[in-house]
Amino acid sequence: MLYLASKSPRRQALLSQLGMEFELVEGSVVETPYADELPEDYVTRLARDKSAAGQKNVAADDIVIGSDTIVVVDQRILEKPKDFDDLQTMFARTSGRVHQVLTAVAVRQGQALEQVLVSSDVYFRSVSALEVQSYWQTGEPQDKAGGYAIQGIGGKFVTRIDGSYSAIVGLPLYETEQLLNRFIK
Ligand SMILES: Cc1cn([C@H]2C[C@H](O)[C@@H](COP(=O)(O)OP(=O)(O)OP(=O)(O)O)O2)c(=O)[nH]c1=O
Repeated sequence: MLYLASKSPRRQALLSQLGMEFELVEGSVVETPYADELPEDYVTRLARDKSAAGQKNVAADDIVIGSDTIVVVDQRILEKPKDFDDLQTMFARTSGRVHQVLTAVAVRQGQALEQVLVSSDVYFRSVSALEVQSYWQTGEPQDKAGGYAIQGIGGKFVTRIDGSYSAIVGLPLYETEQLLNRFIK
């Protein structure tokens, strides 16, 4: 059986797009970077940890997917905004500039582990303080890395992407199918 260790409705919808049957499993982890941990190391560690946490709740031969998404700008990791001030600080960094969205996927079955990291460049137009305020009030930024959703209202800030749209939303479809093909024969 295939399991997705995620509470994200976006990841569930994306995995459904691959046409595979799966179930959800609890796989929560503490999301805090170590001191001096590189963003790419952090995001892949969290994906690995989520799949490992999920593995504890399934049978030994089940396949478990874990995934994590972060936004990186100026070497800083932007996760979900804690409050409105935090969102303002994030947009001060991303408005009118390019940032990276990193999504890691880890797949485990027993002792086997395969993982992939996808990096995409996302370009933002300038976003005014007033727009950040009304965007916060929509409720959309609260549970999104970097405080925006490209697939939602936040899409209007995006002038261009270089990379994987599905990875930005939370699960890279092409890379995830490739990973799963190594397990599902
Ligand atoms: C940049 C961006 C992020 N996001 C989402 C993807 C992720 O769900 C979320 C980042 O949080 P994550 O910590 O990666 O995941 P999560 O807490 O939502 O879910 P899980 O249970 O799997 O840990 O931000 C968008 O939906 N759209 C976007 O444009």
